[in-house]
Amino acid sequence: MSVHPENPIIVALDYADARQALEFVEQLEPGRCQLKVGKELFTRSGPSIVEMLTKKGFRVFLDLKFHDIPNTTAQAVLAAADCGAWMVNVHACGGRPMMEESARRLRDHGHDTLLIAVTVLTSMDDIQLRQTGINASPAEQVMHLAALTEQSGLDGVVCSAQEAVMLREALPLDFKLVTPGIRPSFAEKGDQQRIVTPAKALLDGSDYLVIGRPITRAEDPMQALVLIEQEIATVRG
Ligand SMILES: O=C(O)c1cc(=O)[nH]c(=O)n1[C@@H]1O[C@H](COP(=O)(O)O)[C@@H](O)[C@H]1O
Repeated sequence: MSVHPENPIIVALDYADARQALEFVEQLEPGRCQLKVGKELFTRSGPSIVEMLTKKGFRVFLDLKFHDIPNTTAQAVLAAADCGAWMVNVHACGGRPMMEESARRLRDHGHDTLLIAVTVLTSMDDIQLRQTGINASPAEQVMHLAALTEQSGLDGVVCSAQEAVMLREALPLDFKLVTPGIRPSFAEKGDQQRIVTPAKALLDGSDYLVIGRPITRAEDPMQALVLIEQEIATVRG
């Protein structure tokens, strides 16, 4: 089922090892979604998992959320792009020089890999943010970091879809909004705080929906994906 020429779903392959991840991927076609390889799977299986998924025709978001001094981060971003990742990310709170240097390094090496920055993690609420010494609300902090990300020349941000309307109004249309914390009505909230349904996230301006446990931990993951595709089709036509 193809829901859109540019399918918005990114399935988070938060599996413990490559075997489990590949078992799941065997049931998919690249036209249905992008795949996200995160810290656990990457740390256990290494860059070969990105290469394997890319060879199968999937676009891979390598979600390692780099946050370090500019040179170290830029080299890590370059290494991620060299693995064949379609999208990679850094933490926006690493600062403007770190983001600018990472974007420049990709350009200088001829990569068209999308580089995006995490603003405020979707698992955080006002209280958790204050505990880290930031007195702004999550929405204010997301706005601030998204503007910094755009000024640094990156392609977009990771944020909650709760912030999508605000960011869409303030930032260029081609600035990508990648939104985790997606929870269809049938799924549990888990450790996520700033959650939104798939349909609302798209209506509010998200470009990509990152969805993990509502699919991967469902009793029938393929059925969960179909339900999400059907919900998306109602707003995308
Ligand atoms: O960068 C991310 O992908 C990310 C950023 C963020 O703020 N929140 C967030 O949940 N994520 C990732 O998105 C996925 C969400 O998974 P579920 O909560 O299981 O749907 C996980 O793999 C997280 O690592």
